[in-house]
Amino acid sequence: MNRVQWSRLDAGARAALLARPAEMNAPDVSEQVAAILADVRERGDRAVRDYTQRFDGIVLNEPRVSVADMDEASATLPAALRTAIEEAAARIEAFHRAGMAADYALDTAPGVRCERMLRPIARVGLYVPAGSAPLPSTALMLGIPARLAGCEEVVVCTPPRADGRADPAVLHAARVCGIDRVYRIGGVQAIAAMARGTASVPACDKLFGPGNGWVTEAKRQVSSGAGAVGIDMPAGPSEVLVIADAGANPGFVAADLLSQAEHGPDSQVILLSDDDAMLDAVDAQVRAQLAQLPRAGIARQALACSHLVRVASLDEAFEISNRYAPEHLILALRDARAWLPRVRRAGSVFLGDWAPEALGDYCSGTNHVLPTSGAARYCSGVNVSSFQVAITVQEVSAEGLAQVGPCAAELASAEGLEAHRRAVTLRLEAAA
Ligand SMILES: NC(=O)c1ccc[n+]([C@@H]2O[C@H](COP(=O)([O-])OP(=O)(O)OC[C@H]3O[C@@H](n4cnc5c(N)ncnc54)[C@H](O)[C@@H]3O)[C@@H](O)[C@H]2O)c1
Ligand SMILES: N[C@H](CO)Cc1c[nH]c[nH+]1
Ligand SMILES: [Zn+2]
Repeated sequence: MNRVQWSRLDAGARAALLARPAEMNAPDVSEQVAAILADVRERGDRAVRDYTQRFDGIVLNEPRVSVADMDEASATLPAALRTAIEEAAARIEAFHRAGMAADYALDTAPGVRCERMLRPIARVGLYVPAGSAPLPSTALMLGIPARLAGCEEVVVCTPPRADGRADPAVLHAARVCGIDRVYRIGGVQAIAAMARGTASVPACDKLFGPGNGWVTEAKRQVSSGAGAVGIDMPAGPSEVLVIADAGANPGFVAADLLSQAEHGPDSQVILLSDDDAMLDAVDAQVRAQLAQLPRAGIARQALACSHLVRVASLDEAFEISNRYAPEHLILALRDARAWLPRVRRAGSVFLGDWAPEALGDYCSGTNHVLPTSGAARYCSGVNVSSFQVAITVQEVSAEGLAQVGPCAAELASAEGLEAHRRAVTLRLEAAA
């Protein structure tokens, strides 16, 4: 990892340090993604098959996973894994249920009733990554809030394994969420199919889920222009920023950094500390622990664009973190809760030495589909509201119109919109 002292960096070097690896490759990816999206729009399932063969090395005959295959996946999954999926599902459901928004109504003036009613998005497409590792936990993180929201139709796409099948744990997790429409399609071609529809895959109203740089760019592109669909957020390559003080446990901190570095070569991990000895100790621990990881090669690539940063103070660390807006923020601090009010931008926060980010990834109950690339500045992680639309309603009596109509008429005149004004004044006259 690169070791730097923040106070010695000029503005350009600071910006470069906080840039995401994926941002640097964006121009190439964007053209390639646009070409695949256009091809799937044009040739539908045939293009999906071609790209599956090219990028996943699989000849895809029937993309949809059969009920028999789903049954078999559940039946053959090791019991301990089945139990862990179900245990995680229960906690994720409890947390998300508690945070559900409700309908509400308010009289804003006598005779003027305003309401908000929530409705599920009818058909949603969930992307469950499986390029370098299948992520059944992601199926839970998306499928559970979709079910709580009441979405009528839920479609899942996930890349096929080397044997052409979908990962059985992903299938079981989908089933736990009540989902039976799963396709063995990954990457840009999956996003294209769910956004526009093909003969096999229904077109969805909104797409959800994390993915690598190609998937994230594909979601960005299908969310604008003609025929656009909704997307949850940019949820690209994983990131973690750790703020550690002199009392932190360097072994724990190193393990947390590596846990995100092992996701992919374009993951990014950053440690900020006001203590040189802590930075030295974490650096040594990263090297030692790296050697024990099966995915050391991937983690090493991620570490090449990751940083150990000496800050002058913890205040400075929070300034940097709020500027970076990390997907995950770990506060390895004494009395971490006391520092929480300083956090203004982050996807999910982990307080103290006993809350590894991996718990949030799997089973503390919070969602792990979170904004990356600084998107935590303006959006939140997936929750039940992500799967709903809020419709407002107003009911007005003649008395209510008399109360608020003059206000509307005045504003309409100021805007020079005479038809608006008359729509109000005609009624005021009729009611008088
Ligand atoms: N932000 C979040 O909330 C969050 C959560 C979980 C995972 N993640 C991230 O999701 C990502 C998962 O990535 P992954 O690669 O393991 O799986 P993935 O499913 O996102 O991508 C695999 C697909 O990429 C496509 N692909 C591979 N090489 C390509 C190429 N050269 N051109 C075009 N398409 C290509 C293939 O079709 C393949 O099926 C990781 O970066 C991880 O950090 C993020
Ligand atoms: N850390 C990922 C979110 O960035 C989520 C995940 C799934 N499995 C393991 N981790
Ligand atoms: Zn993770």
